[in-house]
Amino acid sequence: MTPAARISAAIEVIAGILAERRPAADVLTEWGRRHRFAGSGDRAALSSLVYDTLRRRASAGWIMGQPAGEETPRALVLGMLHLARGLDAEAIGRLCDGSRFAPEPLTDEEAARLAGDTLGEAPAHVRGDYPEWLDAPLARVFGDDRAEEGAGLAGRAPLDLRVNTLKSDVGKAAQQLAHLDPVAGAWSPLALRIAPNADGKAPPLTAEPAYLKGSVEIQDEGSQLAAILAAPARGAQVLDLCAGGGGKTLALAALMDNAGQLYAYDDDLRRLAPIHERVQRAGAHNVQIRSPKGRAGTGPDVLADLEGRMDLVLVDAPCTGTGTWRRNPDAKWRMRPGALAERVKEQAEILDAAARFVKPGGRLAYITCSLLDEENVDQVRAFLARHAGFRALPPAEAVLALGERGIALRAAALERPEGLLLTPRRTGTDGFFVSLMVRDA
Ligand SMILES: C[S@@+](CC[C@H](N)C(=O)[O-])C[C@H]1O[C@@H](n2cnc3c(N)ncnc32)[C@H](O)[C@@H]1O
Repeated sequence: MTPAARISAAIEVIAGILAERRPAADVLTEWGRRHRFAGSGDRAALSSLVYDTLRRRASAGWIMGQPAGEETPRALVLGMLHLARGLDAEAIGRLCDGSRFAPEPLTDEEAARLAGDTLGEAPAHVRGDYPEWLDAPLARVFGDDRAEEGAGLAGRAPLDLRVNTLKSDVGKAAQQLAHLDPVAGAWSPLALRIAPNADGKAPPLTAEPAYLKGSVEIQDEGSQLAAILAAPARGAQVLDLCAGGGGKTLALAALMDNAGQLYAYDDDLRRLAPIHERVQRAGAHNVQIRSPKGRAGTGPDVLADLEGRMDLVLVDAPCTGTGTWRRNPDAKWRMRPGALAERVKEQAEILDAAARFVKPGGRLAYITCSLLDEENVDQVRAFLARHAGFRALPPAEAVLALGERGIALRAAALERPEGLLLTPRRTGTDGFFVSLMVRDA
């Protein structure tokens, strides 16, 4: 396919996403099925055009003079080519020449809009490329910086790896993956970072021998930091209450050096399923998987014997995922206020359920990949008000788990008395909130 034909295809796919409100990945897969002639290079270039357009939806629509919510797919793609790819009106005009498979030529108005530089006057939610209804919640957290924080979330994400110290070390893993040019992470001593290629695609890491042998896992550096700050001691009794596919579980097992006992639970059996194979591959021998039995809330309590016994309970809570918008740019436009209210309710219930497992002197680590106070500091404050025996560990103490890097991390992150907030703009990671609470009594 020519570059111009790829742009036409991107306009068609964006139209499908907007019209049917379907996830971008599904619409792209369907496009691939209907266009079997397209090679892997074409598909990669197309998905990159589509995801970049979704990342910049509000700002691309704005510079093209489109009313919010009624943007045409063509305007969004043209606006993105200007804003995200740095193409000027002339270069875009050369691509849109109306020839076979190419988009129609630019109208005078489109050419004029692409020649202007009009984002300066735009409101924060447009400059930050997030839904307007989230402006007030984000202003609560970031104040006047919210547009810049949003712009950080509208960028592309790198591929982060966590070196599994149960099987390898950072030097060896970096050598095995030298052909991918990994660089050391800025904060996590276990992180290797691989930059995306020009199309924003990561290399097929899951086919690499280092991955197949369990020497490295794919895990955002922010997620690695959350596990490190939770600071599971070697030999401790730890419960990962929302273990999902086991990303944090595996990081905790390695930090514990396979000593002590790590219980992994999730109330969704299907989400927990991949953990079995991952634990094997990682050589994590101290993990005991506790699968829910029966329908949620009706089966036997498979965690009853852990009550009051845990040194650390990790709650990696279900959340709106606002911190991961770099990786899921279409999710930000599909998010609705009702979903936020639902997550907030679930989080409070899970925190209450988690408290009963923490032994006196033990800790509760609360983690979300959200940026919103409603899911983060508000949730911690409300929990502490309900549970008098718990107190928040000051972030200055929590970062000691990272050694010297902890001081710099604290300075870079957004610090609140209840915890630390990491963001793409501040720490170059996905957005993560980490709060540690200690049970005194
Ligand atoms: C953010 S995800 C966990 C990700 C995982 N810890 C990781 O690092 O890969 C949140 C998980 O919480 C689970 N969850 C939701 N409600 C729960 C509950 N009441 N008890 C336990 N797990 C729950 C969801 O099924 C989901 O897998």
